[in-house]
Amino acid sequence: MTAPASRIYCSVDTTEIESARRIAGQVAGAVGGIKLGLEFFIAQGPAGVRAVVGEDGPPLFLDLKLHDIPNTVAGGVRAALPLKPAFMTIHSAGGPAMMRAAAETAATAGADRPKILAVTVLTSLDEGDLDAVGQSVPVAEQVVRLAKLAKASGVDGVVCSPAEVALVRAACGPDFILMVPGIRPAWAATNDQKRFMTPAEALAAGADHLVIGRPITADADPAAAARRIVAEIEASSGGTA
Ligand SMILES: O=C(O)c1cc(=O)[nH]c(=O)n1[C@@H]1O[C@H](COP(=O)(O)O)[C@@H](O)[C@H]1O
Repeated sequence: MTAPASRIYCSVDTTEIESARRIAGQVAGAVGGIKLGLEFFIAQGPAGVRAVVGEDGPPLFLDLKLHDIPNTVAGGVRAALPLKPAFMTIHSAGGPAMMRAAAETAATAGADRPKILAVTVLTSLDEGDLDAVGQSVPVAEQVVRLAKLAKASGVDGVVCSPAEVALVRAACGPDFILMVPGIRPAWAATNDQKRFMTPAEALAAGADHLVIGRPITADADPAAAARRIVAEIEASSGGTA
């Protein structure tokens, strides 16, 4: 698998096991891992996750965006450990104690532990949305603030939009994992994403991983769409991404 392909997590946002298995099979080898989130997990639970990624399946990003009191989030992380996800999400807005509880609980899994990523500001939000919820600060400022708090709280990285990657990288250093959704090839519809860039732009800005869903999964041929995205990344970076 090429370097760019291994950086991509394909978000498989469906409620159906067969649909998820089909997409996971189609993109196997063309992406580095699979993201399963709220829609799938609420419908199918841990058994559904096992049915899609199994014991020897692709790396799993279990995206539940846990946001509760520390004890409850610790319990949520603990309950997910048997699935051996490579990554899990929590919401940085849950505060430092919650983030630390998630990181410390993940650490109990030892070598198989999931890396905990804190969601900063959802890529579906812009300045006006933040203002509407009483956070009247520039988006980038809020993202960097939350990323620094997440790092200080012991989590492994953050989820942020491509627009903030360079700022977060500068603030949090080279080893802090940046998992970046809001990825749209020039030919893809933007849907509900408000802060987005192309895959190549996101990687050039310093993203470690790209989260890509509908540009791949809504295509008639998801594998071909994934390969097209990888080809575009390689073409723009001379294949070194
Ligand atoms: O945590 C996430 O993965 C996430 C955070 C965020 O700010 N924005 C965001 O889109 N995501 C997820 O990334 C995926 C993006 O899907 P597409 O818009 O179809 O590429 C979805 O599964 C979202 O849940």
